[in-house]
Amino acid sequence: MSAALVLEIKKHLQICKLLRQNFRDTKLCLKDLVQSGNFDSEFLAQVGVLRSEDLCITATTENTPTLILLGDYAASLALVNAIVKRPILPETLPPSPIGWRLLRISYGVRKGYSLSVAGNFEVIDGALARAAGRESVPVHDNLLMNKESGDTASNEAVLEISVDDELMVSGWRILVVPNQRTLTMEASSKIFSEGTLPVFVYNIAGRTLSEEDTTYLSQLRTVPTHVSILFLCPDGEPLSMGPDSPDVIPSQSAGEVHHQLLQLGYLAPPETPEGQPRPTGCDLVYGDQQLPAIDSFAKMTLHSRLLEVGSCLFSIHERILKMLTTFAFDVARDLCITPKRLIYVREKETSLFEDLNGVANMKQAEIENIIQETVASIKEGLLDEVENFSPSYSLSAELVEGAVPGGPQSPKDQQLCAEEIREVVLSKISSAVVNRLMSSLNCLRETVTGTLYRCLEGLELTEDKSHPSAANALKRIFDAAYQIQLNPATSSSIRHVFYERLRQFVQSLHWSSSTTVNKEWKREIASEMIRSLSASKLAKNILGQFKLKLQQAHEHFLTSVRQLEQKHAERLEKVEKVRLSVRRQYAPKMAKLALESASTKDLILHGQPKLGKEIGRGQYGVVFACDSWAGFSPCAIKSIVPPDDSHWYDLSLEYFYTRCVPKHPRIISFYGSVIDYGYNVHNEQAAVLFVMERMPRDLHSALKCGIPWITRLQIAIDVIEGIRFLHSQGLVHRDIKLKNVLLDKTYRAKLTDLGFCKPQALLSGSVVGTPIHMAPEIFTGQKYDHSVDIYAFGILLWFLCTGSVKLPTAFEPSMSKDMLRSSVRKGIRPERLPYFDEQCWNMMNACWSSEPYLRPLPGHIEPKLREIQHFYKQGCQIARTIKETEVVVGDSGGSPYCHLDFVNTVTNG
Ligand SMILES: Nc1ncnc2c1ncn2[C@@H]1O[C@H](COP(=O)(O)OP(=O)(O)OP(=O)(O)O)[C@@H](O)[C@H]1O
Repeated sequence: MSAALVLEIKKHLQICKLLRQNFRDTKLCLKDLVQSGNFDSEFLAQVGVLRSEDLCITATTENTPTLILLGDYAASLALVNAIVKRPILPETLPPSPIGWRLLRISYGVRKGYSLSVAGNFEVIDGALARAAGRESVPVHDNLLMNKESGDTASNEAVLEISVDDELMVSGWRILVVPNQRTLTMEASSKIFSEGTLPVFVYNIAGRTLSEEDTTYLSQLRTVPTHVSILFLCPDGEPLSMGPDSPDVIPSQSAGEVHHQLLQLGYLAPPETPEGQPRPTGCDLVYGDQQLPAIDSFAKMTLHSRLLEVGSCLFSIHERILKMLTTFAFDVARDLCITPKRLIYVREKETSLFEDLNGVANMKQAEIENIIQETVASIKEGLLDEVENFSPSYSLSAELVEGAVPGGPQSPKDQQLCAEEIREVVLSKISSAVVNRLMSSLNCLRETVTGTLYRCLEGLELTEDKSHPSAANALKRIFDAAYQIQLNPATSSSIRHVFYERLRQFVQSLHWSSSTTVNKEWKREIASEMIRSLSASKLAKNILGQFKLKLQQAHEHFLTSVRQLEQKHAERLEKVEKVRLSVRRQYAPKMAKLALESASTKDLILHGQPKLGKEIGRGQYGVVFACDSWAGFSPCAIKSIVPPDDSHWYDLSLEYFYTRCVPKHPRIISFYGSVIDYGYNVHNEQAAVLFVMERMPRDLHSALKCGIPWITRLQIAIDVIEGIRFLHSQGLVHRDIKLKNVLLDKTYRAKLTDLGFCKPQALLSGSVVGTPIHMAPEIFTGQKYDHSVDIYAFGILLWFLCTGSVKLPTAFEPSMSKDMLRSSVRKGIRPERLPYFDEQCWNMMNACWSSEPYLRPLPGHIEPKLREIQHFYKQGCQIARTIKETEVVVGDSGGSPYCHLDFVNTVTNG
């Protein structure tokens, strides 16, 4: 085994340790999340580690990397000798009719042999004692099974060989697995999967695969572990001998092994048909270069397994963090929207209540009309109906004493009949009137209550489903007050009004014994009834009742809203606590684990970046040049040493979002990160190296050297474009300043240092940023939002307009941070300089407004700046033309200073 592979294995074991620890911490964090009881089962189901992920991670991190030598037993023994660079095993073997033993070679402080049965070391053969003194293991005593002896324990025992060679690293071992005649595939696959991270090498004796090989290999493909194998065929011959030996004519068996492996599905055809999976990871090596081939194959296999684990871990962290962020966003939205919804519900109901009261107060005449019109329109039809109406009981003169059939009915019968006619008239008129009233109020109901219902539904959605919903109760009251009371089917109030009127009428009638109840009589009674209905009295009565109901419903509504507010207040208090736990505990912890897993992944893929010369220094880290890393060149590396857990958490969370920000031309590209655990071994301090795109200069240093005005305007546009993009991603930069704007060769700007970048939902009100660019609300510890970036942009625009890095007069360099904060809070801002563009001045004033909501949105600023830039570009064009004309003509015909001033202003500022 080469020293390079030893190093590689040591590195593998170190990385495995990190990944193992990371996975344990991840599971602990998830356990905490579950035990907190704050998250529902749906959320927990989505953040949990999948079984496939668990298997993928543990199979690599918990198992020992093992070189498994399969195929020709003698060739495997020879390979072991070559690897440990000592003849510890015999290389020539007699033909074995019984079978060979499984060998396990690992590192030991002393060289030795032992036979073990089912994992227990147990010397079961006296020959071992003799063997220990020898250089190589005797064949007959130890390698050969002795089935005839019938001693199964002895036959199934594994020969353990420990080698005290520095090339055999501890934590790495070699297994020599005999063929199927000795060991069944089931037993073999158990060996491959139990505690091993296998690197398979298959020795092929001769020029082609034997029948035994083919059977073994086709069975091996069914083993569930994903098998990538290095095939060694020292005597085989490739089909093409290569350009070095053009004269050699290939033999008949040339390329045969390749063909056989292709057939078995181990090697990929040169062109795999579309859609078919390509067998990966297998390789075939001819000739005697077995050891270098094993070295690079082992390296590649271990590498890809580690990468798989790193990616798997990162995807777990990413998934959980995204879920936590979404959760925080939802909660933040809930906290913001619910009180507004409740206010809206109150306001809307009040306005509906007032509108309906207005209807009751002012629309008496209209309702009177409605009643009159309705009654007039149905009158004839109703009278016809009443004419043919048959009372429910039999109207017979015989029932009355002294009555004549077909003659007059008794007064009692007449009264009963009149009462039934009253019912008919009542139901027809009331339903017609109610229908008309309904349609006149419906319009109001639709416009006002539609939104109100939706809002109530929203409030109901956020309610605890296990309790009776207050929103539902509200809806019911609402229905009762404004809808159902006017419904003809249940319109008891209106029916009651009519009923009363008609009852009085029926009572006022005098019954005569000479009256006959016939069509004319019924019609007469009904039309008298209709005539007796006074529209104005009815309208007044209806409206009076309506107002009473309305008032009751309104009061009921207000009581319910108060209850709903109380419930929501309690719920939101709880929700806010959970949000705090997400922001302070779960999200930072998970972000740190994500930073570790992503950095480990980057380390496996691209190695440790090489720090070049220092190119800058900030409050939190040092920036170094780096020639190239991960195929990117040139790079800049920001090295940060977080002093404690809290800094680690902040850094990790913020860089997680940086990593997730999609590429954008106005944002510095982030290439990856690596954690340097060896940064300060004594203090156990690690440095986090963030690798990013390198730019020639920052805006601060460029302004010192002078930048033309048009270019400065372009920089302002670029910066606001970058801010606009970050805000569109739900992120707030929080540290917009000259040094965080980097310029490329053509002075196009990109935002860097997203170190403070956070999703708005996770903002805590922490005081971060650079004092002069910090909005007043940041100092006061209030909750702030994306508009702090606009404030900072306003200050940056001031510098861009001055064209220098000189501080505003109001903020002298000698000023303490506290003085500066107090001045900013008092509303003191940078001064206007005489040459400032009017529109730019207005814009910066709007940006640094003390009231966050008054600051313009980036989407408004960007087009405005483009307009200003267009204006100056045009001016510049004209000025240039004038200047050229002057040069040609020699006389401007006016004041030359005017032109010169303009040209200087527009071109240099
Ligand atoms: N990607 C980069 N390419 C070129 N130079 C860079 C890059 N990133 C940073 N620098 C330089 O390194 C300096 C320090 O950067 P850094 O981000 O550490 O600090 P800062 O932004 O100046 O201050 P702080 O981080 O304390 O707010 C910058 O001013 C800039 O000149």
